[in-house]
Amino acid sequence: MSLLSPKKGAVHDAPQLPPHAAGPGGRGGGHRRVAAGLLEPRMLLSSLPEALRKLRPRTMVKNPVLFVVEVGGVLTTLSAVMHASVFAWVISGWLWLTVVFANLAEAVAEGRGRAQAVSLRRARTDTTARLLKLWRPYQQDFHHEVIPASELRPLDCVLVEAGEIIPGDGDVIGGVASVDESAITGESAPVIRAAASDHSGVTGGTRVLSDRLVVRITSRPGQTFLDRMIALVEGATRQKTPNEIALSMLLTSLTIIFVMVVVAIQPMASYAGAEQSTVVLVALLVTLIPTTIGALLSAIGIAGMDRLVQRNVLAMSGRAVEAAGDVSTLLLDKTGTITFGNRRAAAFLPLPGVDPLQLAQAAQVSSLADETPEGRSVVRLAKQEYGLDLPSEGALGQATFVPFSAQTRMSGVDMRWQDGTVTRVRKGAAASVAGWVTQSGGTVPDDAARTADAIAAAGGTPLLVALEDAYGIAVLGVVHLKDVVKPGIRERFADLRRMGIRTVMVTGDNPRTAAAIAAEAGVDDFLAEATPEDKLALIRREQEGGQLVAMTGDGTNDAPALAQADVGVAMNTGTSAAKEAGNMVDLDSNPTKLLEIVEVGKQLLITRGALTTFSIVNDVAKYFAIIPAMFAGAYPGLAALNIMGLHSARSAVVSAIIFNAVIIVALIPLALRGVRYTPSSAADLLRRNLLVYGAGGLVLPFVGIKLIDLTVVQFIPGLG
Ligand SMILES: Nc1ncnc2c1ncn2[C@@H]1O[C@H](COP(=O)(O)OP(=O)(O)OP(=O)(O)O)[C@@H](O)[C@H]1O
Ligand SMILES: [K+]
Ligand SMILES: [Mg+2]
Repeated sequence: MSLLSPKKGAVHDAPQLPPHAAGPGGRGGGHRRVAAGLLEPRMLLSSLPEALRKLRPRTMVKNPVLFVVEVGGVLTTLSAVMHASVFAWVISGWLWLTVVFANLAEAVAEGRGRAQAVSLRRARTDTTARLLKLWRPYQQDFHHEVIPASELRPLDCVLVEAGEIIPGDGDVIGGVASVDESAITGESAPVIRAAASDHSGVTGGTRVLSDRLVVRITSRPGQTFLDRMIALVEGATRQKTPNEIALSMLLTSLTIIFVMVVVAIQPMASYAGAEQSTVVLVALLVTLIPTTIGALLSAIGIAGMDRLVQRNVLAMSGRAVEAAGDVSTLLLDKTGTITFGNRRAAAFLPLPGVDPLQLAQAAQVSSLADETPEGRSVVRLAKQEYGLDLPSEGALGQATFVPFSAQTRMSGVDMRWQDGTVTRVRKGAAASVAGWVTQSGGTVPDDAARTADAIAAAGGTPLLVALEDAYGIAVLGVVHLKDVVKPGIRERFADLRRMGIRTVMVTGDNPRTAAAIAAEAGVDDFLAEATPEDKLALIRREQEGGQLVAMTGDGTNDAPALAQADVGVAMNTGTSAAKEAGNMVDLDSNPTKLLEIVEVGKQLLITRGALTTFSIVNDVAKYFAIIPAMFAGAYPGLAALNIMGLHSARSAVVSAIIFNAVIIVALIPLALRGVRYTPSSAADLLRRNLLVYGAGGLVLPFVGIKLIDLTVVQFIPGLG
């Protein structure tokens, strides 16, 4: 198969890959602004008022498991007031603490986001905007009116000069400038923003450092990126995810069942002559219901979102973070993600009989208006190799530039001369230029195909250069574009494979180059000569097969695919259309970040699973403490169940309730940090977690309750 055969958009199986060198290396963590997962006692203390505020029944009802504990707290307090016993007071005190600890977990998780919001608010200073009355490209006279930034509406055009703050989100439609985005990204290196590129998106609150920009505003007042980001980290817009809802429904059902069990116990107990006090029944209920996971569930979700913020990724919903944990297919761009992306022209290779200078010149003029890295590198190479300067005004006749597009895969120029004749030059993907030549009745020499194939087989990108004028149409030669596979990427794909995730490289490049790079990088599959529509179709196909798909993108033509993907990560440098379409934004605009996002999502799901297991298993030991305590009087045989040898019946109940409360606080750091996580298959993870959190959760309370019984309880009078 030749490169020149216009085969489009088919998924090719990656060639047989040699077994990769396994190893955990190569998973570089992202930079972090704050050390994640640290829980200082100070934070517990400062979150206490919020935890107490959350005791309002209206708030508590949203967490049925803990609401039941609160109702229990009220009942035991009433009982303590009426019957005045130390036992009742101690139990009611610890029940209230249980609820406060649970609220504390959530408050601490929310508090960490709030600190971030404070620093973001600083970026949202009230600024003014220079609203342009009427703006045309290339107009140098900027008539404007100064208005408060808060009055800007979508489609308004504003002028921003060096040193000024960009007054709203938008797309650059005029000028090129360096912008300081540190207020939002925490990254001090300035970035370049330019009109009509995939780096045209600017964010309100960032500062123009050099030159001037004309920005077309896209955001409504109060709904800017910064506003949304603040709401997000503050948790104001947080909604329960479908998984969380399912889990809380399960926890609620369990709670209802146990309430019924405990209500049913009393008649049976009194029949056996072992009638139980309200306090003991409430204590039994609280140990039976899954309080630990009920207390930590929302903190786990908030912390997952937070871990992404630490990595400079903003998830627009908790659902997106969860989806990231369930992703089974990753679509990765070749250029910029798998390779370095500053693909450069490395050589001009003229066909036999073509003057090398003529090829260089043709390549140069066809790239004059081409602002892509590829286009600029062609102009640079022409200067380097042949000393070609930019042509003077008029040397190109009346020139019309044809910009590069992912659809045509070509760029070039049409030059109309005084005598009415036209010279057209095109450079682009081999198949596209070949098509352009044959359409006009020309032929593509075998030499061109051979040269292009050789470049592609080595992982390079061949660009054919062709020229049409009054004398006919001909291919002049090939430009060799070089790009390099990022080191360490192979190991990361191996990690992903271990987790059961399939990686698919998507590229606009030809199948041969794609195959060479795919083999070198170790992806599972690739899609070559892909247009944005092909990408969208691939996502749909994967989803129909039951896969959850994640991708990154920045261009406007990526927007439909970003919207379709289950996890669509838009680059912050990208166009606002892309940012609107995706459900996450990477402030660092690093396409490789997708790999970390998937890891964070996985860790969130694993943490929730591990702590749910722990919580449910954990309650078993408490039955062993409480059931014998309740019935040993009536059925002496039950004393055999008192395997912990607890001090007394009352001490057993109190110890179980204290342990039940304390374990919540003890697990807050784990809920916030996430459980330790190494890339491995789902089955391996399950085995490991069952061992650690299942077996551990079973044994720990026996030890803990015994210790509490031995120490604290003995010193409380009235429990002996
Ligand atoms: N500036 C350009 N001028 C002419 N042709 C180009 C230019 N840039 C790329 N091409 C050709 O068009 C093809 C498609 O480019 P496109 O940018 O759509 O995808 P890509 O950059 O190769 O891959 P990816 O999707 O990973 O970014 C390239 O493989 C190359 O042959
Ligand atoms: K419990
Ligand atoms: Mg590209």
